[in-house]
Amino acid sequence: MGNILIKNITAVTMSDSSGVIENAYIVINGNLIEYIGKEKPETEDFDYVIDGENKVVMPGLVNTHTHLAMTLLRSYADDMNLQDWLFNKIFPFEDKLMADDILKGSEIGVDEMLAGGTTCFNDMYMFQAETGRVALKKGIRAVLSDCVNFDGYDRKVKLMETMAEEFKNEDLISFTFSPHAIYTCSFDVLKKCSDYAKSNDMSIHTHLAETQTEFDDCVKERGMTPTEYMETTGIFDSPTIAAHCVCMTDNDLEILKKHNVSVVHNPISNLKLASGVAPITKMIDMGINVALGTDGASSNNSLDMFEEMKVAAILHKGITLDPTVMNAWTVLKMATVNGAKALGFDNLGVLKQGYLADMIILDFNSPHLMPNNNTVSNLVYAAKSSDVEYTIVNGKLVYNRQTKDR
Ligand SMILES: CSC[C@H]1O[C@@H](n2cnc3c(O)ncnc32)[C@H](O)[C@@H]1O
Ligand SMILES: [Zn+2]
Repeated sequence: MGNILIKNITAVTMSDSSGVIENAYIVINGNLIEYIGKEKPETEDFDYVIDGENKVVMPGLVNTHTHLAMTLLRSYADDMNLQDWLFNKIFPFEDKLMADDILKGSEIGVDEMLAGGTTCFNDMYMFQAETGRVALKKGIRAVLSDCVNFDGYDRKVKLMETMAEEFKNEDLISFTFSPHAIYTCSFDVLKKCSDYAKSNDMSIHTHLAETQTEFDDCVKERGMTPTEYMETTGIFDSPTIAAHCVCMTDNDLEILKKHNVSVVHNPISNLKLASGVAPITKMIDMGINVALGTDGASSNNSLDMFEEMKVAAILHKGITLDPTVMNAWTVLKMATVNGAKALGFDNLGVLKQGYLADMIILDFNSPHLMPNNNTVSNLVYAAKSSDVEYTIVNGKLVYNRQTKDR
């Protein structure tokens, strides 16, 4: 598909300057947005034309922390806390997974994400080349990392290097380096990961301060909080994406801010595992970049970013007893442009001329979206992932609800 015209649509651009444009036209040429605005193009000679009446277009959702192939473990272990869930159910199951399993789990995950409006995901799992191949086949943008835990450092470095070679010419695939967490990696391994990321100019993707147990154990063993300890490893000297950050002191938040760490909020996983609620409103007030993720489909139990947005928006109002926090625009930014920024993209997450053409079109002609008094509000509080009608990634139509093409 060379070029696409979207006409007469409500465009939620996520740009602070243009916000929402009614009756907008968007021209996609190749993998980029060539035009967005109110001017009607002179020609309709496009490979594909989408009539935007009763529809809304917005940037594709960025799921900034997931373990994609954990779709295989959906409904396998519920109603448990993180340590019990991870060490007694998940790790033993994962020890038996083979490359072909990851391929199947990734196919399920990518299908679920594209149908639900996610156009980019940041993954941390195993046999990631399989996930990369699925991502390419189905046309979704993927940031991959073959996660390091226990004593797997040397093997994971080799896998990452082989994978980097395989995908070196692919626009859709990029990488981070992933030490799993402070309780599965020794200080030496964390230090090696930090050195590797620095010398290879890579970002780090890790879990941090997810539970009170992790926090208390760390303070007891090392006299430091997980965030203070992570800082001593040098990890934060590389651009870092830290998932969870539930148990944070004020000093921990200062450390994240000082090192420009991006935090990924995973409210549903944190609630389901009874881990707690991350101090996201404090982080936002401090200017920390906060993105949104689902975590894996075993702790969530879905990869639905619309559900995640709504929970994020209402959870913090309930916790702080302040209805003004986490308004719809803030949450939508977390799910789009903040995720793009965390992943190092400076041309993604906003509908803007010259930016990558990753966007989704929702059908607003449904009772649960009527009346549409406020489009941004409806997207966060009322829309469902099943309202996604088209998903476009890198200028290609990769999901069409009518035909279920993907
Ligand atoms: C070795 S690949 C990544 C590793 O992370 C595990 N995982 C999934 N969800 C969580 C979570 O919420 N906290 C910590 N670790 C998690 C996954 O099962 C893989 O083993
Ligand atoms: Zn996780």
